Amino acid sequence: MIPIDGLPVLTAAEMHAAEQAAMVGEVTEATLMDRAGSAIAQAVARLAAGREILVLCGPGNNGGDGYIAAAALKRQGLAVRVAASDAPRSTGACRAAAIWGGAVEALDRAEPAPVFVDAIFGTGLSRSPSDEIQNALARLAEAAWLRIAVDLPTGVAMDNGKALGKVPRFDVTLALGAVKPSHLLQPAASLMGQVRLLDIGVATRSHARTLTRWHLPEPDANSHKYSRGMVAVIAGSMSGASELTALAALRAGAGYVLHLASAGVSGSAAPHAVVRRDYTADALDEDRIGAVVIGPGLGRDADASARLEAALSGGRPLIIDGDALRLVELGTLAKHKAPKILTPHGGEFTHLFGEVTDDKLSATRRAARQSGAVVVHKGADTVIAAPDGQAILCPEASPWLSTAGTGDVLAGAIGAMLAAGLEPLAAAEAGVWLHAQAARRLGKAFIADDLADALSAVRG
Ligand SMILES: NC(=O)C1=CN([C@@H]2O[C@H](COP(=O)(O)OP(=O)(O)OC[C@H]3O[C@@H](n4cnc5c(N)ncnc54)[C@H](OP(=O)(O)O)[C@@H]3O)[C@@H](O)[C@H]2O)[C@@H](O)CC1
Ligand SMILES: [K+]
Repeated sequence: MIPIDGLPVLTAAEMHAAEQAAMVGEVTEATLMDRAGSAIAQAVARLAAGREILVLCGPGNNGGDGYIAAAALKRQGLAVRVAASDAPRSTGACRAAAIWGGAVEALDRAEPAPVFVDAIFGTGLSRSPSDEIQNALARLAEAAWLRIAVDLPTGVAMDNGKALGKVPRFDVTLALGAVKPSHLLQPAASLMGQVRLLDIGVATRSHARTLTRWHLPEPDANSHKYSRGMVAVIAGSMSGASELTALAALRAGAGYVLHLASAGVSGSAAPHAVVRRDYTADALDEDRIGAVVIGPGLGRDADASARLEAALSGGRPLIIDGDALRLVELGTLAKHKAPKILTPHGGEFTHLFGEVTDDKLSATRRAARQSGAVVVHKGADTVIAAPDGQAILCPEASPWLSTAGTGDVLAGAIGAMLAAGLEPLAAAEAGVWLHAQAARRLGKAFIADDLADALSAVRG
């Protein structure tokens, strides 16, 4: 059972190609199913800790994996029963059911067991499971002590994070051969419990992967405040939000943070380490600025538009967040040649790029290509994509992040990473990673100021 940080994420088409490529020489579909079945049995035996196991099998190869696993668990002397939603239909499932060879209960009459293994449908799900299957799953899951899904929970589509019908909550999902988009995308991801990969010898390659800890830039003996990274935060009518961004940039490790607000707006609030200056037309002429953040608390008036225009024509690496995402036009963005990162939440994304009609991974990749920017499409399933198609899917950090100001903190953390010299995609990933770690460290009911402060501790 392998933790999934930093692993490739394969879509249905990519997974199919990877499986085909793996089936060479003596390796057949049956070999892969045997490997999957024995890896599942090993994981289930460990998790069940001697409790009785009920394996639910469907008609296809997901069911086939279930029969092979049940046979292996029985050989180990564990108490295991099998119930089926349907007779085996695929060649693989028929062979696997013969290997099991024991009793098979009807799904709707199956007695619950403390450990419940769902191998009804996996990547071959083509429509919503019948009410009988949904009800049986709900009844057996409710009565179980531990719920384990094989590859994907029954009812979850593979690529778009959608649940087709009622899907119970699982404790563990064992991804076979590769992580798939729905293991990370919502609402499916929230039904999976812990996702772990089982290696079945399929070589996986993809331009998408899961979030991982990035090498955060560290100062050395020759470092000074400018080499650590200078971040300029352009403020607007609500300077509280941009102050949070500035604080976060400092706490994430920037050497120098400049807060630029209209005369009279920028006060002398703490922290005093933030350098506060009045915004002027030549404010961004300072060569040492490594990243400009614009958007948090910017407002949407004429001043805000003028500042955005100046930031876009200034040619410095740019992070566009909040109000600036409502003001910016796609055509203008493509003209800004320096690196840029957009950090829209769902509403801002729709405003700029239109409704997501397929799935969040494809939509974010399209948006990155269209805008020529790295796009951090925020949410409980943040997706980061670069114009060249590389993408990073992020597990949910904490539901407590849904509070005012946490986006301003993220923009500051990414600003610090960009100013320190990371490439835009790496800067976005590092910022999202830091932000998620800080949220996890804080637990519940934290406020955005705590989150910004916690970035320092996470760096430690
Ligand atoms: N390929 C490989 O190399 C390896 C694959 N592996 C395993 O195979 C799994 C994929 O197997 P799979 O393609 O057979 O699909 P699966 O999820 O079992 O379902 C297909 C069956 O269900 C049926 N069906 C679908 N939806 C339905 C519904 N709502 N209600 C009712 N029926 C429905 C569908 O029938 P149809 O849609 O044609 O009517 C068909 O009979 C994958 O998740 C992994 O576990 C591993 O062994 C490692 C090697
Ligand atoms: K399943």
